[in-house]
Amino acid sequence: MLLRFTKMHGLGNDFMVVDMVTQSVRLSPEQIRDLADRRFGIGFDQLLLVEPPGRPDMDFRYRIFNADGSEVEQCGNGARCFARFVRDKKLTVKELIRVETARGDIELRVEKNGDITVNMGEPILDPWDIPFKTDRQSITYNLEVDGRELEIAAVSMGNPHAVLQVDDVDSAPVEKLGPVIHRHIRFPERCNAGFMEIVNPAEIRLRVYERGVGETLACGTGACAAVVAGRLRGMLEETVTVTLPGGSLSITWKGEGYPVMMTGPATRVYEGQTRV
Ligand SMILES: N[C@@H](CCC[C@H](N)C(=O)O)C(=O)O
Repeated sequence: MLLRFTKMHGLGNDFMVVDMVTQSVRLSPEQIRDLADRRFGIGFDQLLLVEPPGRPDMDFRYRIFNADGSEVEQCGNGARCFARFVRDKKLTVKELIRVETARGDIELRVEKNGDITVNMGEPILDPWDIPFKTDRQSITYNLEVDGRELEIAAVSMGNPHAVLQVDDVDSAPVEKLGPVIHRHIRFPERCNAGFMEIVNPAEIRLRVYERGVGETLACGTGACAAVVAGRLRGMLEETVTVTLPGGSLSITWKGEGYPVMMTGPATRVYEGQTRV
């Protein structure tokens, strides 16, 4: 069949977005890998499926697949593109859109300037739920990597993240340590590995080695997890500008018991169709 899709990105973290409200198709992990291939396919970091809601109090259901074909729980940059997509396609006229994901509900608001604000929900810090193997919850943990002890924070934004503080994000060993941390035995479902440089209490720089993809130009949930990790250590203010290789996000977290709010752009690149 011919499958209609929209190519989009959030700060260079790119997506194939498919309307499954008016189309119906089942894609195998192998088909997703083929579509994600940047030379032989369309090329993307994640595939986003826009589905009808399963519950009457929700507007849509949102499913996310990494480029390696694995289904995942959450994607922050994708959530902003999702909001832009359902409005552009006139699947809704609402300004506040309620969406079910594999790990909880999120709320998306389209701002007057076109940016999207996402209520990402509360961060998950209980190691059992992240999941992260340890005997007790802590703000940071020592993780043995290649015979060295690294100090990391473990945070879930629906999906698991390890956050490592570095002096200089440009020279951080993302290619070397990212693949090792992301498959570390203490993260049984693997994780996204973030390398955070604190510029000042209101600004951080971040690079993320994403589970199921590799290093991306931006990771929305990674930005949220990094701000939570920095706030728990008392190093960051309530609202922080997070600069990633692809651009900047504004992240606000009041503290435990509050949701993380993310604001940033969502860009449509082109409309396409492909035979699957
Ligand atoms: N790019 C995303 C995160 C996508 C999922 C991630 N790779 C995972 O496996 O958890 C974002 O913007 O949050």
